[in-house]
Amino acid sequence: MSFQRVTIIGLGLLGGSVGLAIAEFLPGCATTGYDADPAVRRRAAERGLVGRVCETAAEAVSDAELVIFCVPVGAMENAACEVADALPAGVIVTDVGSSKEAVGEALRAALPHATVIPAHPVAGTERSGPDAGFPHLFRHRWCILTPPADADPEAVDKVAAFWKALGADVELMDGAHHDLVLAVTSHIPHLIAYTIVGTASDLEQVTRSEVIKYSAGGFRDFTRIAASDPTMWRDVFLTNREAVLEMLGRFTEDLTALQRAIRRSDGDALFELFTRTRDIRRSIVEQGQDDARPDFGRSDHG
Ligand SMILES: NC(=O)c1ccc[n+]([C@@H]2O[C@H](COP(=O)([O-])OP(=O)(O)OC[C@H]3O[C@@H](n4cnc5c(N)ncnc54)[C@H](O)[C@@H]3O)[C@@H](O)[C@H]2O)c1
Ligand SMILES: O=C(O)C(=O)C[C@]1(C(=O)O)C=C[C@@H](O)C=C1
Repeated sequence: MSFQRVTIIGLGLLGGSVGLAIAEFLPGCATTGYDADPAVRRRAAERGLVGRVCETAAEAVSDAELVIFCVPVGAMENAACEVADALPAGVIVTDVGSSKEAVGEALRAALPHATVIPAHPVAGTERSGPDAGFPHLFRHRWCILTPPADADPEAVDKVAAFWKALGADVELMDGAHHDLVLAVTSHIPHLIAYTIVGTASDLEQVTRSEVIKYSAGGFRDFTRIAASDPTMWRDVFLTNREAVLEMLGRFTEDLTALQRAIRRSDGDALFELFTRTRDIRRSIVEQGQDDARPDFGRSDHG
């Protein structure tokens, strides 16, 4: 049932982690890989992120059963066009992109004869590149599949089984719904982090050294997120524009309400909100969806 030959296009954090996870959890599966950057290809070969690093994308996919695109969402279409003439018949194509409607459309347009099952493992870190990947990235994390309504159910099952084998919990969702949910749970939090870190560094009365010196608690957490890859996040906001703007409208209203509560010294309003948000954090921790990143002190990572 599971795939024997998988090709990974893009060998950075996500592609490298998929390759290492396959080697660990699906040892019978042969992997090939390609990255547009020759330095990444070299490093991927040194780290053994895939069994064979190829010099062209076409060579990498030539006998694949599953092709996974692990490139920035704005690069999905070009990466797919590069392999369009080389894909074997019957191949299943998937991806790991953080926005799903635009990526699904781009892959289906570029590869009209392939079976495309878009996916988003909701797992990552602020790091990028071929040194960032580790095999346990997907363990106990959600992987959301957004197959089109007319998708082949057998292909959906195979892609779901693949992600489960890498340790993920799989959920199916409509692409538009995915984009709305992730706008609020992932995309806007990143936008807020980029904003607060930018605002702090722009403040004239807070010198750069003070920002660094006193960044102990909350601000330090924001700087981690704000260190995330600029290309990746530029592309996420450009491809999930409508959902982000919709959720940003709601967020702005809530922020204005908080601003009013502070101005009016409305302690009850502040206390009620902070109690509610603490409960949300506690339920996340109880469900075991807490952090699995390497630098969070857990021992179950590579
Ligand atoms: N970083 C995260 O936390 C995270 C989590 C889940 C999903 N994602 C998604 O995963 C994808 C990859 O992100 P990442 O964090 O691994 O980025 P990354 O920068 O670590 O790796 C991306 C790689 O793609 C390569 N690339 C770019 N264009 C290419 C092309 N046309 N052909 C071949 N290779 C190409 C780059 O050279 C780079 O090595 C993105 O779509 C992102 O939205 C990221
Ligand atoms: O943990 C982090 O550093 C992440 O930003 C990972 C994160 C997220 O927002 O949760 C970022 C983007 C993805 O598409 C999925 C996961």
